[in-house]
Amino acid sequence: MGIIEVQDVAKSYGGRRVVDGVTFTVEEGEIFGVLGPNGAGKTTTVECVEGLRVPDAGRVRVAGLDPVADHDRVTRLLGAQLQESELQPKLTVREALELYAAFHARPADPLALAERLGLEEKLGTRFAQLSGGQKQRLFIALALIGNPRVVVLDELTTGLDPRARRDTWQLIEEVRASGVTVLLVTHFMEEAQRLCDRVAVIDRGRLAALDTPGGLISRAAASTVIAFTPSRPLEDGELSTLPDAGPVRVTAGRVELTGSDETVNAVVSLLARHGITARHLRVTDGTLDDAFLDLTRADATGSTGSTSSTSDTDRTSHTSRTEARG
Ligand SMILES: Nc1ncnc2c1ncn2[C@@H]1O[C@H](COP(=O)(O)OP(=O)(O)OP(=O)(O)O)[C@@H](O)[C@H]1O
Repeated sequence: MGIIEVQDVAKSYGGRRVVDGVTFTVEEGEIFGVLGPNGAGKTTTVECVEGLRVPDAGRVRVAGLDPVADHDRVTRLLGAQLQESELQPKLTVREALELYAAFHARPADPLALAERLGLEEKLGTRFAQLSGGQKQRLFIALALIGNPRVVVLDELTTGLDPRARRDTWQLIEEVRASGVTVLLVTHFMEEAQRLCDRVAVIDRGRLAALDTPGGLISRAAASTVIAFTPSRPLEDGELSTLPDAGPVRVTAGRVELTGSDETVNAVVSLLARHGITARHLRVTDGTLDDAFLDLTRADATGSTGSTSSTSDTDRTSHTSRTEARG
């Protein structure tokens, strides 16, 4: 039995189904990611786990308990990240920690927690005066103050600069190392790739995939990108017939195609047979971005929402990938 079980959960708003039969199990001690485009149903699903929303159908259990019927017991073992608007701007870090500690029967020591999260010098600082990264540290501290077995973090690093984001990732790893299971909703592929043991990709209310980040990447259509500048042009169509080769794109003499390890070997043999040398040959692994876009693009009408849910870097990757596939 997993610590979190979500089985065939469905939820509609005003007759529109936004979560449609989602099933996954989170094992104790995992960092489990929930990934998907804007409006995919991630927060709704996670709020069903927290007992903040009641599913129309399906079953949710946290450590064997129903988050709605056993709300108080679930609240004791599940720590949720607050939204910024839920904290008074004038509250100091110490006051916030002590206030939230008072809600729990067996809270962590607020000062020890502040120290662990690098907030010991900010104890007297008001919430409104904290930087974005410090606020996120405080939210993690408040989610941990009740000594939970599971912590739910929803878009924790959105709006943080790269350094603050990396610091927060380290904290999340430390939280997991202390034995807490982490359910992490994120838009950042890099974050999921770096932190998560497994990832559920939710798209238009349905579970599009559930795997390790590496598993998602390797089963995405294009797990390898091959780029090179041939010493002379190749015949039209020669590359696209190679094993596993995706569409071939040629820009200013530079060739780019997607494929597998087998494609790389076939390209090298083909070039050798023709006595063509490849300048600036680059073979790069696909990323979780590529896998995500593959998984959430299929049969989409119009926008998949994926570009709007990703960072500028992600967007660039999406554009080049789309062009590369013609
Ligand atoms: N209380 C509500 N009433 C009506 N519609 C809602 C409500 N909450 C969410 N929705 C709609 O349900 C859909 C799923 O929303 P949800 O917040 O679960 O998605 P999400 O995947 O977390 O999105 P994002 O990444 O943008 O936060 C969206 O179309 C949203 O507009």
